[in-house]
Amino acid sequence: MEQRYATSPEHIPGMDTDELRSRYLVQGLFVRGEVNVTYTHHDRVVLGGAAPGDEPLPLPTYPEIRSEYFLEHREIGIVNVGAPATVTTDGEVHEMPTGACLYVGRGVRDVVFANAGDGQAELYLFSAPAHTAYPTVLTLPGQGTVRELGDQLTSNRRSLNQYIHENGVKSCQIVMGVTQLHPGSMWNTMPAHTHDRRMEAYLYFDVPQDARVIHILGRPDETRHLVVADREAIISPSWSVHSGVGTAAYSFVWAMAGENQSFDDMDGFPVTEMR
Ligand SMILES: O=C(O)C(=O)C[C@H](O)C(=O)CO
Ligand SMILES: [Zn+2]
Repeated sequence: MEQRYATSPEHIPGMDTDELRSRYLVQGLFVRGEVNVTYTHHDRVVLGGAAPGDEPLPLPTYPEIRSEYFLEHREIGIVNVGAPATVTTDGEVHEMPTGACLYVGRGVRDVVFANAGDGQAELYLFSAPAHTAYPTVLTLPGQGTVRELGDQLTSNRRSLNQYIHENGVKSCQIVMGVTQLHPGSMWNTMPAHTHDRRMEAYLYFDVPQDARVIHILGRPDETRHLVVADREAIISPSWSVHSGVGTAAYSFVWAMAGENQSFDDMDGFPVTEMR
């Protein structure tokens, strides 16, 4: 498990491209036959990917979390961005087509990932500390709460699907969903915002191989950018904006944890005030 310690806005002006990438960009999540996770000390979130091979792939525990099994003190949200999968939780099999989201609560001992067919499943993982156990719930693509956002005229028309949230699947901390850009729209989360009460992570996917997303981070008046490829994730501290523009349409899994689960608790910034 890779450890990434927390940073503050004062660190941003002194960072060059390599340091920005090493602190906020997470690459190589999906390696066949492996679970790869990163521990960010921003709200103690663990994020990563599981890409089962020919054999079922268990979610291991790690010395860094001092737990007998991964979910002893944690909860996890899982979104399948690859081919159909199964996720088995304490012997119960959940069929996960592409785009499905599974919430697994604290206290589940065994989580096992497998391919459901010939294709390569790619399960994005986002885990936070949990104080109690909520039931494991599968949400199929299209079954979440959908919000239509933006406008084709400003190149930011997108469908935001809320899966784990205060009016949907219950969790201790995690708020999670998927946003899909409509064809011809390139901008996500514009106008941009921060939420000092929660960190957030994005996993960009369905980014064409010859395209990139220019992801904007930092305080709104002192921004920097990361050039992000398909199936790469970004860590957005609570004080940072998180917005991006693609060179083609794309989708992303967003997930948050922290002080509250109120999706609309955001501090928006007009683009005219950003620097
Ligand atoms: O398209 C969007 O806008 C988003 O998906 C925004 C994220 O969900 C977010 O930043 C929530 O705080
Ligand atoms: Zn946000």
